[in-house]
Amino acid sequence: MGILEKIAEIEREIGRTQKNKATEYHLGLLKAKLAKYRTQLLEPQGKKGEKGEGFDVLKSGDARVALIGFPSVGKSTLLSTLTKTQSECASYEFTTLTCIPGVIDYNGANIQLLDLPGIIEGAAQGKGRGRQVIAVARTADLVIIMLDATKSEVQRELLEKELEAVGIRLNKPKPGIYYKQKKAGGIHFNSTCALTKVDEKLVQLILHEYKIFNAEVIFREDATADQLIDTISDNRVHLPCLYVYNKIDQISIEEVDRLARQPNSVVVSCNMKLNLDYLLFTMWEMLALIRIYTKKPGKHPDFGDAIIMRRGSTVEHVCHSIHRSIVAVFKYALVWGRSTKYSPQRVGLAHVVEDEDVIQVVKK
Ligand SMILES: Nc1nc2c(ncn2[C@@H]2O[C@H](COP(=O)(O)OP(=O)(O)OP(=O)(O)O)[C@@H](O)[C@H]2O)c(=O)[nH]1
Ligand SMILES: [K+]
Ligand SMILES: [Mg+2]
Repeated sequence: MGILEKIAEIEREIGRTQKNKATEYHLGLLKAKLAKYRTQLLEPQGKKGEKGEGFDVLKSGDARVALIGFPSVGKSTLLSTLTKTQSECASYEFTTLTCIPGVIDYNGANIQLLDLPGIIEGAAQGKGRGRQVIAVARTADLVIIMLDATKSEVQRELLEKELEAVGIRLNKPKPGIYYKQKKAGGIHFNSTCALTKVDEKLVQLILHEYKIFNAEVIFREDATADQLIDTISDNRVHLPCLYVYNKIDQISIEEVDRLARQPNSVVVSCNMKLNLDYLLFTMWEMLALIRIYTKKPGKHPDFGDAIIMRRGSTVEHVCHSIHRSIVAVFKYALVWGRSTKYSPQRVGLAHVVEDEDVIQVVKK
């Protein structure tokens, strides 16, 4: 039996047991056992336990958002407020021990929101359930760093450092470096702009350090050595990150105003349901999702059922998500909306669609 099952069993037994003088001892023992198992779960695990019990949640819906934060900042309260799923919320730390998925229904999209255990300093080294939490964060399309508005700003830096340490880059574009490993031919280095932070020698040294002796490298921006290392390391992920300051019901209006003005930040109160609409709107924007409506000839567009796509998607992408056989019989499409000059406009497969476009596919 896994630790999680043991915990669940003890919790059930505690629930079943009447509280009175006669059961005092029994209950005390159960609680001690519970605490022991919870501590075990939070202890660093060896290579074997890396995956982590209770973290293997299937990806589903149109996008995935992971909630990262210190214990008791209100992650579970947010999940329980925005989705139909109830995740246990309490004033003690490490209430949540596994990954709890919920679904946000917004603009016709299903956004998977993942509630996770709180992480602490040293998470990257495996403190608490840090490793497992971070592994889940890597699979997300958007990371929400949730912060307690009543606590110091240091929390934010600590969390950023933990994620940075395991190769997660937040709100940073991928470096403009082309890199391709080759079988032979040595190192070919080139740049399309003046370089002030590295030179060919340093690039060679770094590549050799990584035991790379044959490769093509082109700097398209005045990048740093760190950015080169990011490019050649395969464990780097670049993710958008939204900072959510919770519990604003506890701080002054001046402080709320200051926090709200920071980049990529939203202030909320989960308990008082303040500003949650704006949080959803910002989430949607940062996920870069768009809605496309389809239309049959001579019929009204089907506004009840949007196709959810990423910003930058083309008519070809839209066709694929309608049905994979469509592209083969595609003649042209008629598009109404923001992406076209005229409404409707005849477009080809490469046309880039925009939010709320209506599309009618004309077949051969
Ligand atoms: N004042 C205030 N308290 C809040 C708010 N949101 C959550 N809380 C309280 O903060 C405490 C922790 O909430 P949780 O949702 O359990 O926090 P968590 O981040 O999931 O905690 P762990 O699972 O232990 O990491 C609870 O006592 C909540 O009632 C809020 O907007 N304002
Ligand atoms: K808690
Ligand atoms: Mg929780």
